[in-house]
Amino acid sequence: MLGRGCLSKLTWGVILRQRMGNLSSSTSGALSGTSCTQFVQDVVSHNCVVIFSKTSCPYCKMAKNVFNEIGATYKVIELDQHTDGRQLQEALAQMTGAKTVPRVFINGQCIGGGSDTKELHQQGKLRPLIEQCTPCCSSEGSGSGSSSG
Ligand SMILES: N[C@@H](CCC(=O)N[C@@H](CS)C(=O)NCC(=O)O)C(=O)O
Ligand code: FES
Repeated sequence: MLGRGCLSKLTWGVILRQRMGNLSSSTSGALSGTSCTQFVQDVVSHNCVVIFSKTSCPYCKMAKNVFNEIGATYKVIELDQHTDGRQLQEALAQMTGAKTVPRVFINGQCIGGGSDTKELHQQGKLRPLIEQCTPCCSSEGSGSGSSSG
């Protein structure tokens, strides 16, 4: 599995697209294997709260609702709308130990899924985690900044 790295696939994707003149761009995206992991790490290290989600998933809505309730901004990656969604979900499975959605990250750490998010909130532990985000590196870090949705 590790052999087919993201970057090589990215390169081939670019080459193919150039050669084929971007016909009906294939469903495969630019990422796979290791660079999916890198993509995840990059996103979760630059955003205080990240939800890897699927648009129609109730558990994902539950997680989003919790953050909405406490007024925290969050970044959502909808895996079912992402060209590399399947590979990203694979990468998330390897990184977090669960292949389910949502996968919720705060401050670079996976806190689990939708039920875990809700539970942490009910225990009063969610907000403190968000408050630990370093404002320097996170545009949506401190929760009290922007009012945009
Ligand atoms: N307790 C978990 C349940 C999550 C769960 O079961 N998610 C299902 C869909 S609702 C899932 O991800 N199944 C695998 C998939 O969709 O690839 C949570 O709250 O996050
Ligand atoms: S209900 Fe299908 S992904 Fe959660």
